Amino acid sequence: MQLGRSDTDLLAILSSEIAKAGATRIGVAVSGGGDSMALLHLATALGERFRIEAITVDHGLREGSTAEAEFVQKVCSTLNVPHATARWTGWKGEGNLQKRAREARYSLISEWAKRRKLHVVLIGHTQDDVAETFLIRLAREAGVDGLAEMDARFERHGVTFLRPMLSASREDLRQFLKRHRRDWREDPSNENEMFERVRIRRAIETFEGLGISTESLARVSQNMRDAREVLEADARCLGKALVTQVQGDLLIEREGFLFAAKELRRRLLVKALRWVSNADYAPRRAPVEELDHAIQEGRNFSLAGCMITVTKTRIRIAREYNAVRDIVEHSPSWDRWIVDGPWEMGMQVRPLGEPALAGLENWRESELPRKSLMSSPSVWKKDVLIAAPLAEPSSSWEAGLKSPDFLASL
Ligand SMILES: Nc1ncnc2c1ncn2[C@@H]1O[C@H](COP(=O)(O)OP(=O)(O)OP(=O)(O)O)[C@@H](O)[C@H]1O
Repeated sequence: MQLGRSDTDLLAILSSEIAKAGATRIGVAVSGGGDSMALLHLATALGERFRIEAITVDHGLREGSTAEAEFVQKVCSTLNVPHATARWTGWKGEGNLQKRAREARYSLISEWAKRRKLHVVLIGHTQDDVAETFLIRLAREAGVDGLAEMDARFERHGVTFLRPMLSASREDLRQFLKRHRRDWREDPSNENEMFERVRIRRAIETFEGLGISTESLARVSQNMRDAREVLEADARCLGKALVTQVQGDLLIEREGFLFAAKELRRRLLVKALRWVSNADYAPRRAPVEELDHAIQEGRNFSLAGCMITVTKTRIRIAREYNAVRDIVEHSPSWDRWIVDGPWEMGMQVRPLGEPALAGLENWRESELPRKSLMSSPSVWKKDVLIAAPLAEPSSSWEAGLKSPDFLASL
């Protein structure tokens, strides 16, 4: 492939993003659409120092998806790029189809990347995707974080994904393919106005007269990313200054908390709630704001599987008994804990609960209050309590947190 001037620009963008990641074994996620096909061809032009492999996920959800995967495979074989097709068969007809398909796609791509020992996986999002996502988030009344999507680099399932083409437009990539007479497959859903993204794409074209363009929306999104960086750094500092960890509970010094700015308080609460409940996702904004209100007024609150107890001087965030009462595991890993001791077949880990706690002699010597101990792990054999490591330390059983240090996790 003979590269021209604007090709060199595109290649320079790609090279610089890959250099930042220091990667040489590179995976490309290729749907067969214009963006990812252009990315594939550009990646193969990077030079011999780089080993390129490609994957296509066949979701099997619409007619033609298998033909698209075969198309990508054929192109890859002419480029001498090893290609894999991963099939998704997990759709059970429940929940949000697009969300499930995306999650499955990342999971299949990550498994492949680990198996093939790839350093990074490239995906083909462009400036247009940034602008569309910005408007979609605007319609959802997002805050700084929502408007700051998309990151040029992120980790998923232990794999690094790069979006190297965020500063190029969809049209730049289509033109690149046309110049080199390279083919791609147009996804028919890109024209289907049932999808919000398609309606937003059409709307952006009508904004030009107002001075709002793909480029300007993408720039505002970058401003939001810069703002997010500062807010995150400040929230980390606030956490380090105000939070003490006692086993699995977090104590926040209340006076300092009340003096902090509203957005920093919200960020600190989200971090604390996610750590205590071991959650992948942040709770929604409105209930966190209600919690903030409760803290100002000195009221206790319950949110996201956590119990928040407020006194004059401090805020305790602990796991809520009701959120774990039905969790029974037949292995040492329970909720956010791992128990360690002479494990035998037939043993179970459950929350300690009220009656068992009342039967213990020395629980008052623990540094944790009764309610926190109720939701702590305990080991049982049939109905016999073997160990309650947090409520009654023993020499043979311990309980360690899966994410042991809150301050280090900030
Ligand atoms: N089925 C798939 N198999 C492999 N990679 C995919 C698949 N679907 C999406 N991707 C990757 O994720 C990127 C973004 O996907 P998204 O669905 O947002 O856009 P798209 O319309 O599929 O992009 P494209 O124009 O490349 O088709 C794609 O550019 C591609 O790198």
